Amino acid sequence: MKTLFDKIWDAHTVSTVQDGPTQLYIDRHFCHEVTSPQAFNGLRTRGLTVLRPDKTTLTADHNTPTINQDQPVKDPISRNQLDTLSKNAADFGLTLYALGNKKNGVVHIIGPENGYTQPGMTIVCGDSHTSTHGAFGSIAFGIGTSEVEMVLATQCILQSRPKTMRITFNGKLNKGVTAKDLALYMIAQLTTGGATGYFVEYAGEAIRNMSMEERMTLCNLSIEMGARGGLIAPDEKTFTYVKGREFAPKGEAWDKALAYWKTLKTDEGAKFDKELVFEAADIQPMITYGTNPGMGMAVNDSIPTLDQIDEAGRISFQKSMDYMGFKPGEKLEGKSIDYVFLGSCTNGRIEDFRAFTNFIKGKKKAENVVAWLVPGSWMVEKQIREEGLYDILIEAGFSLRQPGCSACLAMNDDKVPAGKYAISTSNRNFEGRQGPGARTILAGPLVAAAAAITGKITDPRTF
Ligand SMILES: CC(C)[C@H](C(=O)O)[C@@H](O)C(=O)O
Ligand code: SF4
Repeated sequence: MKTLFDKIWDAHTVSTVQDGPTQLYIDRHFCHEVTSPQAFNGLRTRGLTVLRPDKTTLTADHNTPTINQDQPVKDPISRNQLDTLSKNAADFGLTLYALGNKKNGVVHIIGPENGYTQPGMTIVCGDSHTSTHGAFGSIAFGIGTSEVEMVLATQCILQSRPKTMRITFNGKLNKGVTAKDLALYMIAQLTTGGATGYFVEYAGEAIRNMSMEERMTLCNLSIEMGARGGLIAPDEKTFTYVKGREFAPKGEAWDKALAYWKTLKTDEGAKFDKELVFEAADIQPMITYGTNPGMGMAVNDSIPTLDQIDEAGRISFQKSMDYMGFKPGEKLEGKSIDYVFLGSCTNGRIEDFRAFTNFIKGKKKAENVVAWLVPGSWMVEKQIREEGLYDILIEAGFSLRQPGCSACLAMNDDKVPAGKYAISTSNRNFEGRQGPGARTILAGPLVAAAAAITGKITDPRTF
């Protein structure tokens, strides 16, 4: 009896060092411009090549501007990183979706949408949110730059085997509650360190009911509670999503793959190192009030008071409150905000744009709000136009930017000014994450849409 995680891990084990790490074969390696330059330089220094160029895919995303992408990148640091990525792709013979390419976009968005991401795979990238790909029933995790070099050279990685955890969500989600709310609720319950050392399998009715996009949002956020990664057993929805995509198996190869993918589930009675169970009905639309993703609450709730916080944590809690300009015990609903960011590998997929657009349809953007709507990829951008969402957004006073990580980590020009409040659909609300002094309130696409219309923190169910 094995868990899904164990099945995939064991199928990719090349060798195991006694009482030490596993040498794991990697099916797909994604690279972006931030964490790959030193790895390629390492190969050069050692006179090595990339062992499996066909298993390695590069994209430019973190430093890319979200306007005028057809013009030279102005910022010299960003330009240099992007040029270096192009040079590395050319020197080592690798596929790169560079700025301007129709398949360009955030690495965790373009992988699935092009069919690179498939059930049963091992997938790595020098990026913590690689956990996103676990939504397809794969073992996907972020690695460091020295490990990027190891995978480029050998297509294998040395990893110690994580412990396994299953988190089950019983029942159905309430109306107006999204996968992002479920994830923020879970992280608030577990705290940012609650799943450290574990690989999490998500299960239960609420998960089975989720679309692939929603599953990606959830798996994406696994890392924010410390987990090594998260995964969901593949089902008909997974197979339907993958089928026909450019790099998905075709013909006989598809039939063979499908037969294998159907075996990818946790056997009944298989043991996890830890099991947690939540009721989907307990989850409300969520926001964060502090400076880590674990500081979350229902949008109409109040911030904890100081005496509700462990004594050891009070100083950092107060520091977080000071940074955010909030008071312990305060209610945030109705507070003015300045920016709305819809995008990132958490909520920059077509369904997020559908949800946002559906909500704002026929309404007007609040004048005091700057809204950055940033599709996760050019493919998402194209779909936004083809489905007519673009026209609805424009009609309501919004505009659409060009794809990239954008304000998620503000490595480009999309920086929220110091002291301003941003309702952000991204995944991290750390101090300075969206620009020096910027104040981030994490939320799902519906809470973001409601705030974009009222200019205030708003419960989307009150419309
Ligand atoms: C730049 C990269 C190393 C980083 C990550 O690994 O997560 C980034 O994508 C982020 O979201 O902070
Ligand atoms: S969108 Fe944000 S979280 Fe995702 S890879 Fe880019 S910077 Fe990291």
